[in-house]
Amino acid sequence: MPSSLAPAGVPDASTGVPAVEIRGLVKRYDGRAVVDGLSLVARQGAVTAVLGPNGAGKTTTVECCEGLRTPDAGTVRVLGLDPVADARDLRPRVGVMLQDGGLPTGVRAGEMLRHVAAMYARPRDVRELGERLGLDAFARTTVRRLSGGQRQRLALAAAVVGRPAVVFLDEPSAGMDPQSRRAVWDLVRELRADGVGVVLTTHLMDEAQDLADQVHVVDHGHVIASGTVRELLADRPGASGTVRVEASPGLDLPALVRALPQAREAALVTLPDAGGGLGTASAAEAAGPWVVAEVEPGVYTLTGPVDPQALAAVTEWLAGQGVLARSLSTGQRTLEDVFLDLTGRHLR
Ligand SMILES: Nc1ncnc2c1ncn2[C@@H]1O[C@H](COP(=O)(O)OP(=O)(O)OP(=O)(O)O)[C@@H](O)[C@H]1O
Repeated sequence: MPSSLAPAGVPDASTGVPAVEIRGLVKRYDGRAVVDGLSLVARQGAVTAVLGPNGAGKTTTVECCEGLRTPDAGTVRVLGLDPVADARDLRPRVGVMLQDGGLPTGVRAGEMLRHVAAMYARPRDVRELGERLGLDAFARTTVRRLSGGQRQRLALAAAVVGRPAVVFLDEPSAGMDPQSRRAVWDLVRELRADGVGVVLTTHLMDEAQDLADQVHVVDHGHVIASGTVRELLADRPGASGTVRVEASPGLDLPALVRALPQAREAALVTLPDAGGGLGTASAAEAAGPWVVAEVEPGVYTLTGPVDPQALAAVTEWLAGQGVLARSLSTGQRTLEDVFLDLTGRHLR
C-alpha cells in the first residue's frame, strides 16, 4: 500500500531531531502578548496534542511553526529548521491543515487534491486517500459547495497527500460526523506509525485522550501543564475519581467533606470561587485529598480517592442529614476534568 512508504523527508530517527521544538515563544498583536513564553517539544512518530481554552494562543503558536507568523521573541524549530528562514526546505516536508480550511473555493474537490498531489515528488495515492476519507462522494463538487465536514476532510487529505514528515492539524475533526471522525483518527494513528510527527490542536478531550502521546495544556499564551494523558490524570495525588450527587441545594459542605475517609484529620480549606480551578462553583471545601464542591445548586462533586468506603461515607452522611439523593454516580477523572481543573470553568 503506498501509505506504508516512509514519508518524504523524515530525518533518520537516530538523529533525534524533534518534529517541533519551541523555546520561549512570544507573539504580540497590538502590543499584547497572545503567546507569552511558550515552550514545548513534539517528537517524530508521536501525536502531540495542544489543548487550551478559546484564545489561549494555540493557533498563533501553530501558525509560527508553519512560518505563517514571525515570532517576536523565542525560537521555533521544525525538523531542526527555522519555519520562516528555511521555508523552502520545509515546505515539502510539512503538511498543514488550517482551522478555516484555507482551500481555493472555485475548483472541484477531486481536482484540487490531484493538483496538490502533483506538486510533490512522491505523493500518496490520491484514489486510496480519497476512498479512506470518503472524498469520492463529492469529488466533482466545487469546494465552495462542500459542507463544513466535507471541507475538513478535503483539507486533511491535502495536508497529508505529499507524505509530510510533520503534520499540523488545527482542530481536524471539528464539525465532523462520527464516521468521518473515526476515519480521521485512523489516519492520524497511521501517520504516527509511519514516523510522522503529528501536532494536533483540539477542543475534543476524547480525541486528545484517544490519540495523544503527549499533551500540552496552554492558557494565557504559555504551557501550564504537560505530560502523557496518564501522567496528567494522575497528577493530583489521590484524585482518582469523582462522586456526583444531586440532592437539595445548600448542603453543609464542611460537614460533608469531614465525613469522608482521610479528610477527618486534615485541616479544612475553603476554596475561593476561582481557586482550585473550580471556577463558578458556588462553594467548595477541601480537606486532605478531597475537594467537595456545589457546582450548581443541588449538584455536588466530590473529587478524591473514591473507593467503597468513601461511597458508604457519603450515603451514611446523607442519611444522617435526612437527605435523599435524586441521583448518585461515581466516575473516573477524565482529561476534561483535568482540563477544567487547570483552566477553570469560566467562559473565555
Ligand atoms: N491577526 C490577529 N490580530 C490580532 N489579534 C489576534 C490575531 N490573531 C489572533 N489574535 C488574538 O490572539 C489571541 C489568541 O488567538 P489564537 O487564535 O491563537 O487562540 P486559540 O487558542 O487558537 O483559540 P481557539 O481555541 O478559539 O481557536 C486571541 O485573543 C485572538 O483574538
